[in-house]
Amino acid sequence: MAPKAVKASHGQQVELYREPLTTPGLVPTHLKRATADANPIIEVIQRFLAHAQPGTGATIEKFVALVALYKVVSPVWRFVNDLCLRSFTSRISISEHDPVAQEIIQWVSAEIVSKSLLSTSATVVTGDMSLYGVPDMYSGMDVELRGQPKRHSDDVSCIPPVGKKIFWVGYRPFLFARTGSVTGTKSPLERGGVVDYQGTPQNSIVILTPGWSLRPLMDFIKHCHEYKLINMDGSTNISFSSGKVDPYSGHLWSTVVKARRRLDTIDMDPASKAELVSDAEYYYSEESKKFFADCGIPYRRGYLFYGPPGTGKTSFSAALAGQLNCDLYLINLATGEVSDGHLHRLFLALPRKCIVVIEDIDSCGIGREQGPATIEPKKPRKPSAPAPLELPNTPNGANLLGQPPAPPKRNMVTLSGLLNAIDGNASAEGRLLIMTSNNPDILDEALTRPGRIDLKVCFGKMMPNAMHDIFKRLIGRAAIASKGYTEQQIEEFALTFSAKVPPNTFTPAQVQNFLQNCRGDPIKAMQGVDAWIEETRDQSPEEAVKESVPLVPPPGVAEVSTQRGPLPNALASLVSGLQG
Ligand SMILES: Nc1ncnc2c1ncn2[C@@H]1O[C@H](COP(=O)(O)OP(=O)(O)OP(=O)(O)O)[C@@H](O)[C@H]1O
Repeated sequence: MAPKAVKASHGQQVELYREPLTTPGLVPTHLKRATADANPIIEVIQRFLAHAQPGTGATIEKFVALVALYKVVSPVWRFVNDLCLRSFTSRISISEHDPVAQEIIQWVSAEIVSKSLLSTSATVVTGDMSLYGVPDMYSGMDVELRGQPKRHSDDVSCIPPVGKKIFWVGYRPFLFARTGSVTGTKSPLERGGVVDYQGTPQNSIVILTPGWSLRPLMDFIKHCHEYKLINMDGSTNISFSSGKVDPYSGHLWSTVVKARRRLDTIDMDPASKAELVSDAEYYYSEESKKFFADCGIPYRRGYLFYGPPGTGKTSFSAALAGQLNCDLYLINLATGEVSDGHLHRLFLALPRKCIVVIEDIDSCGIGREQGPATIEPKKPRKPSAPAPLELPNTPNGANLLGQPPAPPKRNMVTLSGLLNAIDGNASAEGRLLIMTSNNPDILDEALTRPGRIDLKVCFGKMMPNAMHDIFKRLIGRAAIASKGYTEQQIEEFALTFSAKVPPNTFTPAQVQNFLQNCRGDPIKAMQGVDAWIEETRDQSPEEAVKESVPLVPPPGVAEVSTQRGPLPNALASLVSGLQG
């Protein structure tokens, strides 16, 4: 039992307690020692076996030996496990913030995590669940997903936690792994290894299945996409970018999922609404795709929505995306933080079918001058009540905290950079581009020429028929449902309201604001409307579009107005333009 001196591989003399390692009669002791000297793992296993024999060693020693064995064997097991997975499975890694990943998370959340009786862990999310693909509430309305219990705004949801989940689809097993960008799982195979374009690791998901073909994985992704279309057809993915990389996802685009804005909640001339929708639907039809391909025309389409602020340009774009079942991408150039390069990358990252909206294109400093310009601070709108966080300026220009006024921002996008991003040779095809503007006359003609802008649409102030509709929507529904009014009564109120409010004077946002404050009470609306008209008419800013010379569309570009006058047949001119 005396300790024996042995020579370690690095030349030091160490003392080892060897006696319990041997099991007499099985293998010569000197052979075992030689093997143990060469491999410490084998030595630990030998020690464990020696301690584990009945009647040898104390219980505590057996326990310590067991822990040591686990410590040694687990990396070996992981290595073997990874080797097997790598050799016999196919896998796909996706950044967690990619729309495809969100669809998979939605499916795993709904079909595996929520339904599993054996799930012992899940990440519970509440509040803004939109980042996880669960639709956020839109305009305060609760969302009902087809085939699922109605969701309420205070519901919580279970999504798969960081870690692994094994499930079956039919007869095929799948392994789903969700990994954090920093912590990650220990297994390199289940670590997504996804990095953003700056090389920073991303949260990611990995899907594995046995076999050497990617086909089952692609079928599974398709299955999740179809599931989303069927079960979550009440939602629209809205991505936005202000020029900076999203700090949460490290992506160029930040995405939220919103309940779909229905077209019938946009009050505008029904004919121009139908015309726009039909134009967009035709653009995405197979017939139109074939036409573009046959004629060698780049498959792109552009609209310019112009009109005073608050007339529904952005809202209509969102409703159109919902109608076309595609995602909406919003770019705000007015932040002064989007560079030419960034804009180009944003366009390259777009999916094939989507609507891209460049908001307030006139205010981003790209005027008729060909190049970057200093952005003049936007003309402040006259709000009906002062915004609580805005600090008024003192006569010397400093605000009430004594801070000097912010210098005007230097716009980083040049006109050529913008043109290159939207229809340069490297620019992606398939998107529907919508530019919105409060003052279209200052836009460079190069930006609005046919081919870049195919349809110009004026979003005007409210006309009586739109006033009638918005009254029924914002007051009528609630009054009938909870205050016992009849359809007939509401119709009369709506007609009176639309007759009282002067036409072409107020924007839909202004009327919406007034009616919302009446909280579904038609009497309150009727009593307050005259005072509101007087008060708001005075406050109503002289809108840039009203002052400016009406935009004359260049030849070949159709123009429609959403609120007034007979409409030119924009669709006919579009189709004839395409055909010839
Ligand atoms: N035509 C409309 N029908 C229904 N709601 C409208 C309409 N126009 C505006 N609104 C409401 O007014 C608000 C502002 O609308 P939106 O942001 O779409 O206007 P906009 O024309 O894009 O303004 P801006 O030029 O400032 O971007 C939203 O709450 C929207 O619901």
